[in-house]
Amino acid sequence: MAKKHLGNLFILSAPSGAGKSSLYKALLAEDSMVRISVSHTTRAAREGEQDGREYHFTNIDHFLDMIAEEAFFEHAQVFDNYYGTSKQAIFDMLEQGLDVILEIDWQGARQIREQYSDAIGIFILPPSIETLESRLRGRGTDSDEVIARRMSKAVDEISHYDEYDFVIVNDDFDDAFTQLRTIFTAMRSKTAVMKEKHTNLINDLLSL
Ligand SMILES: Nc1nc2c(ncn2[C@@H]2O[C@H](COP(=O)(O)OP(=O)(O)O)[C@@H](O)[C@H]2O)c(=O)[nH]1
Ligand SMILES: Nc1ncnc2c1ncn2[C@@H]1O[C@H](COP(=O)(O)OP(=O)(O)O)[C@@H](O)[C@H]1O
Repeated sequence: MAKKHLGNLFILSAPSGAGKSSLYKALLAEDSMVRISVSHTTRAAREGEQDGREYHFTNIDHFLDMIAEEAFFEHAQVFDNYYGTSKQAIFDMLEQGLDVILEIDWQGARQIREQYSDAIGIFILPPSIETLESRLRGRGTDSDEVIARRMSKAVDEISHYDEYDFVIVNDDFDDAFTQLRTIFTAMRSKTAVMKEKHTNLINDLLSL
C-alpha cells in the first residue's frame, strides 16, 4: 500500500442478533472519527433499510461482475446470499485518519487478516443461546424459518471467536458499549499510529 494509513481498521463479527449493529451505531453516534464500511449484498432489503446506508443492495449478476473486476477486499456467502466489502472506499477513509469498522462474518475476517495484518478483530458474544434467540425474535424482522437458520449458523460463527483480538459479552448494553469504546480509544494510542500522527512533535522532542 503506497500511502500511510492513519486510521485503524476494525473487524466486528458476531452471530446475528448478538447486538453488533446496535453497538456500532451507538459508537458512530458519539464518535466523529469512526465510519462503518457499507457492504454490498444480494439479500433483499428489510423494512426500514435504505440502499447505500445499511448495504448497497445489488443483484447476483452485478455482484459476480464485481468479483471478476476484483473490486472486493473480501466477499463471502452467508446463508443464501453474497456479501462483500469493496476496497477503495475503505483505504480512502483510513488515509484520512478515520477508523473504519467492517461488520463481516468470520470468513470475511480471515480474508481481511491475510491482506491487512494490522486489522483489529472484535467478536461480540451473546450472554446465552436463549437470549440470542429472544433478541432475534424481538427484532421482529425475520420469519420463524429464517430465525431457525440464523440460530444454526450462530454456533458456526461463535466457534471462530478465538481468531479475534478482543471478545465482548453483550449482556448489559452499556457495559458492552463501554468495552467497545475503550478498545477504540486504546488502539488510537498504538505507537505506530502515534508515530505517524505526531511526527512533528516527536522530531521536535528528539532535536533538543
Ligand atoms: N464476509 C462478509 N460478511 C458480511 C458482510 N456484510 C455483512 N456480513 C455478514 O453477513 C451476516 C448476515 O448479515 P445480515 O443479513 O445483515 O443480518 P444480521 O447479522 O442480522 O445483521 C452477518 O454475519 C454479517 O456480519 C460483508 O461485506 N462481508
Ligand atoms: N445488550 C442488549 N440487551 C438487550 N437487547 C439488546 C442488547 N443488544 C442488542 N439488543 C437488541 O437485540 C436485537 C438484535 O440486535 P442487533 O444489534 O440487530 O444484532 P446484530 O446486528 O448482531 O444482528 C435488537 O432488537 C437490539 O435492540
